[in-house]
Amino acid sequence: MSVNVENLSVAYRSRRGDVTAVDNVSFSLADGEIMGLAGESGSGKSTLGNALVYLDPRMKTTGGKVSVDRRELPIADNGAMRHRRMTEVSLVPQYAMSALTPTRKIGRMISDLLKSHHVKDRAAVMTELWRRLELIGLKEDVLSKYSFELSGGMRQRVTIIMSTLLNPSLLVADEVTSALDVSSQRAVGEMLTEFRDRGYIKSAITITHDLAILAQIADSIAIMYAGRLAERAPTSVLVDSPLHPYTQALLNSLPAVGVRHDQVTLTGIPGRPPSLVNPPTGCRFRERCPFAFAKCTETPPFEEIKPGHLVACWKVSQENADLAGAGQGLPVREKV
Ligand SMILES: Nc1ncnc2c1ncn2[C@@H]1O[C@H](COP(=O)(O)OP(=O)(O)OP(=O)(O)O)[C@@H](O)[C@H]1O
Repeated sequence: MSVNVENLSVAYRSRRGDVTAVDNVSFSLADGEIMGLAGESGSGKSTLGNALVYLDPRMKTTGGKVSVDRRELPIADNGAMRHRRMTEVSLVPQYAMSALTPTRKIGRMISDLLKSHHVKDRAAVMTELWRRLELIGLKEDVLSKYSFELSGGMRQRVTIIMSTLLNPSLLVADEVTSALDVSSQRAVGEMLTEFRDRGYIKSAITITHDLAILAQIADSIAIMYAGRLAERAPTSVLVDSPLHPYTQALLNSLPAVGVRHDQVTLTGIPGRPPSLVNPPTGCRFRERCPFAFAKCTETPPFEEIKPGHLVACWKVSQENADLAGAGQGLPVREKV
């Protein structure tokens, strides 16, 4: 197991009080696993991804622990985390490609990065860098260019190269395919799977709104809603047979490839997610859920319904228990 996140909660300090953007989230990633993290805007995806690598001063952890390769990460201690970034955990933040310093050449930025991480054998890392540039179809002369001289797709690939140069166990890639054209999106997606296959990264969390991209590159998908995980399953299971009413609604709101829309009507999700300052008790989707019933005023457990398929929904738990009682369905296993 390369990554284990246990009951993690993260809040922002705000004048209106703490905003708990990540609430008691648990999951693990196997070696070699790419997990997609999807959900509506404001559901806490970036906060969760950032918290695993870099907790900015507005954020604080209010519970839980994270370990990578069975070693606990001191995520609340930025000083201690400095030594773990790039080698154990690395982040390509949202808008990273637009944040590359415009007055420094790419090669210079990489050299500064290696210096700041006190890399001893810089020559070996540079040789590896050239190999990786070639692998993803970039020429070495990219190092003597400024970021504004590169296309969006090239810049994004450069940010991923930089973030993975010291072979982190976990890469968090936040919206790395947004704002790219379709062929650049494919190139970036393929780069992530190639880097995983070659062992440059052991596992990755890819944050995006784009479930179509995740269907191509992710081994599993987790759906986040109002700071909590609603569902997690292997990619094909989540896309073909989602169980949580929110995941079903999310998928129904997206166009499917090859479907004519005079045959199928896309449906939006009525209502809005709750405020995270004073969230309602119980299931946070209940106000918008067509299946909500009395039990939904209690918080549903995030439980494993089938192997590798976890759902936080009372209706699903109840149906599953009924099926198991009737000798049908799969046995419910221990929570992972
Ligand atoms: N600095 C902040 N202060 C207070 N609340 C914040 C701050 N930053 C984010 N939040 C709140 O935390 C919640 C989660 O935000 P986050 O950016 O993690 O969501 P997201 O799912 O990544 O959204 P998006 O897809 O739009 O990037 C939101 O409700 C947001 O309003």
